[in-house]
Amino acid sequence: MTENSEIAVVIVAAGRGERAGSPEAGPKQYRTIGGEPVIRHTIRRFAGHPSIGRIIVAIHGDDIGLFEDAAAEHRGRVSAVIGGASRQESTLLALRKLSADPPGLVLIHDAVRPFADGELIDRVVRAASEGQGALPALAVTDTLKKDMVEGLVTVDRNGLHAAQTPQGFPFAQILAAHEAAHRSGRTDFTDDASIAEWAGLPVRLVLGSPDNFKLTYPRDLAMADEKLNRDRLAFPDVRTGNGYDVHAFEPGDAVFLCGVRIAHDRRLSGHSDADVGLHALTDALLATCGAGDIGTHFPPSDPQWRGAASRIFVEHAASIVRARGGRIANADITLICEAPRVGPHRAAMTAELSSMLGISADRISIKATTNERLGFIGREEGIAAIATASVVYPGSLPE
Ligand SMILES: Nc1ccn([C@@H]2O[C@H](COP(=O)(O)OP(=O)(O)OP(=O)(O)O)[C@@H](O)[C@H]2O)c(=O)n1
Ligand SMILES: C[C@](O)(CO)[C@H](O)COP(=O)(O)O
Repeated sequence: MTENSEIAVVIVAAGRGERAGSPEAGPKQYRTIGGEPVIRHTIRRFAGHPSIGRIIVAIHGDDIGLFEDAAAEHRGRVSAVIGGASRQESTLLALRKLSADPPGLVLIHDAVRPFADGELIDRVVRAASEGQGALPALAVTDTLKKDMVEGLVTVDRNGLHAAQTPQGFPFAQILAAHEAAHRSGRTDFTDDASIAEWAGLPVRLVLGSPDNFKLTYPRDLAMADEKLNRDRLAFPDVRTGNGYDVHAFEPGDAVFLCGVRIAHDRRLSGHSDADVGLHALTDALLATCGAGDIGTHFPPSDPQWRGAASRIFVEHAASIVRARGGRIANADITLICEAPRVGPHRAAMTAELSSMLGISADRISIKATTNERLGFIGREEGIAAIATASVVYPGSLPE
């Protein structure tokens, strides 16, 4: 591995997808499969992989809005660069952008291959880490015929492979190879391994995956859609998390509950705004993907969270869930207090949560109960909250 151990990813997405037909439906990388844009599935495969750092996507200048919408859940992690007239040029422009802060390795991937799995990515990373190019490929299984003027000629398929992506390379070497190809006016390379070969860089084959097919023709898009819907409908991976939190009262004039400021004769004590409902919900969301708890991400010892609006914590937990491909199905919070009364603020709280989580109001429930004057809550020494969140993750439930 080179000095910088970051593994960055370039996703090329600036093509027009002419072979996919139906131009009125827009470029194929933004069409919907399994209910979401192709490129969102592709980005998730890398954003959810523990070894991957920055992700840069080469997009077409006409697609900025489509891209921002498709990549919204990874804002901050994924950036875009305007691509060029060919796949080769789009890749070079993205590599140049990365070169301002060069990673050690780069994986270069087609936006229209949404099924690259973690093991495939690992194989490519392992081979590229040894200082060479890594090309995932599958041995050709059909008999090959070349249509010549003089008739058909059978081509020996022995040793022939169909190339896939992601292709992995030491960053400095593939950038230099691309720049050299550009300088010599070569614009005909259809993948990066062929540029590496042309530049004399060694490239090693690693096993590709039959699932990692490229969406080229309308039939490929239909097959990808069917595959995702089949997996989703068979055994959806629905997970539930719970969270509990308590904050004590101290002198003050208002409390924050579920994102709403409520005038009161005291306030809740805490490092942040002490919004007990949002803290319980943050833990519930993190619990659905084993991502620790609120203290893991926002240590109370860190001064930057003093007085912070707890909305930040919920939005962060929701972004972790989404980065792992999760879709929040519902959130349910119970506030346990003798006062203030929650009922008059329920609609405002629901609206706040709907905006924080990006889900509709009918997927949010906010309930309140007193503690029948029993215990610390009954003595009005503090407020407790219990939250439950359900999240549907991609794929099906493991057997
Ligand atoms: N100027 C280009 C052309 C292609 N690509 C990307 O390269 C990948 C593989 O190319 P391909 O399947 O050939 O896509 P298109 O060029 O869009 O398709 P077509 O050749 O059918 O027009 C795609 O993710 C595509 O968006 C790119 O970034 N910039
Ligand atoms: C890079 C690639 O996916 C390897 O199979 C492929 O060459 C790109 O698609 P294109 O149809 O050749 O542009």
